[in-house]
Amino acid sequence: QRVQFEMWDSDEPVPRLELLKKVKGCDGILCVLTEKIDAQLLEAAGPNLKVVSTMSVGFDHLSLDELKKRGIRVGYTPDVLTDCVAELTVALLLATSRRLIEATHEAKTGGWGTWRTLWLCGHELANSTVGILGLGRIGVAIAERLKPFKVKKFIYTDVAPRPELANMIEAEYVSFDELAKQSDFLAVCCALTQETHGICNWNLFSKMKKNAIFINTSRGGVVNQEDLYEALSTGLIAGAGLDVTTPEPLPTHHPLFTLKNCVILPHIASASYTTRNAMSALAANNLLAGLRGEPMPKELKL
Ligand SMILES: O=C(O)[C@H](O)CO
Repeated sequence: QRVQFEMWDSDEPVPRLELLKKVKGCDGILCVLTEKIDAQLLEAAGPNLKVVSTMSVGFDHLSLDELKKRGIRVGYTPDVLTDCVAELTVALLLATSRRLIEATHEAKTGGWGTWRTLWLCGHELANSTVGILGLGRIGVAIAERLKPFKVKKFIYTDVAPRPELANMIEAEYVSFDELAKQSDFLAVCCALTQETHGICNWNLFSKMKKNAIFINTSRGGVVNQEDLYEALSTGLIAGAGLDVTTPEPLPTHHPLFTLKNCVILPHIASASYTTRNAMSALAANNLLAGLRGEPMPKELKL
């Protein structure tokens, strides 16, 4: 069975109005996370639409209720990006805790004087407690990579204990408050949902240690950025590394960019050639299987 397709051949997102026109009558849509797949778009596509395949593990850009209501199947790309995202999370964590961006800046711009005892000191992983907010495949992969740095203890919280995953990394289930209180490093790995929206706010930051490093490679929406700014600029916590923000791109005049103790990356956690190739192949295969009415390699159960 042949499939006719039209491709948006640009790195820029499809302008919304153009997308709304182009989806009319389509049987399937392959999208990335910049496309909002909501009621308006589904209406514009019309009744032929059977499958939406997103080239991402996150699915907060999809209105799942609307898709379910219309019986539209959804494909996504978990697993193939886990190693890549975990690797970047570790890189971001170390860049933040060991102040690498500040350090290269100082070296390049004349701030490098004589060797000084406390200059550019950071916080080390050895003997630390690492907390994971939302334990899934990616959280486990991060912990596996951090373990050789001699982390003392892994703790996590989630809506309920996840013993199978937790056992893989000997992580202890704790309450949200305990996660805040005990973590020297806190990695956010949860999906963005109604429940997790803004969950990293003053309530969390005010309970964290002064030496704590906060890392987010999930979605910007889980963080209240005003509260994070306050926490970072008043020394309530030591630093933050963010691969995701609200909005994206984060405007260059955003206050978070003024902080030395905040490292901001432009949503690149899955950006390796190998992983992006694997994600696109999986997204294409999900789409084709969905169109043929066959089981998808990775289908999101609605
Ligand atoms: O959801 C995802 O897949 C990431 O944010 C981009 O790879």
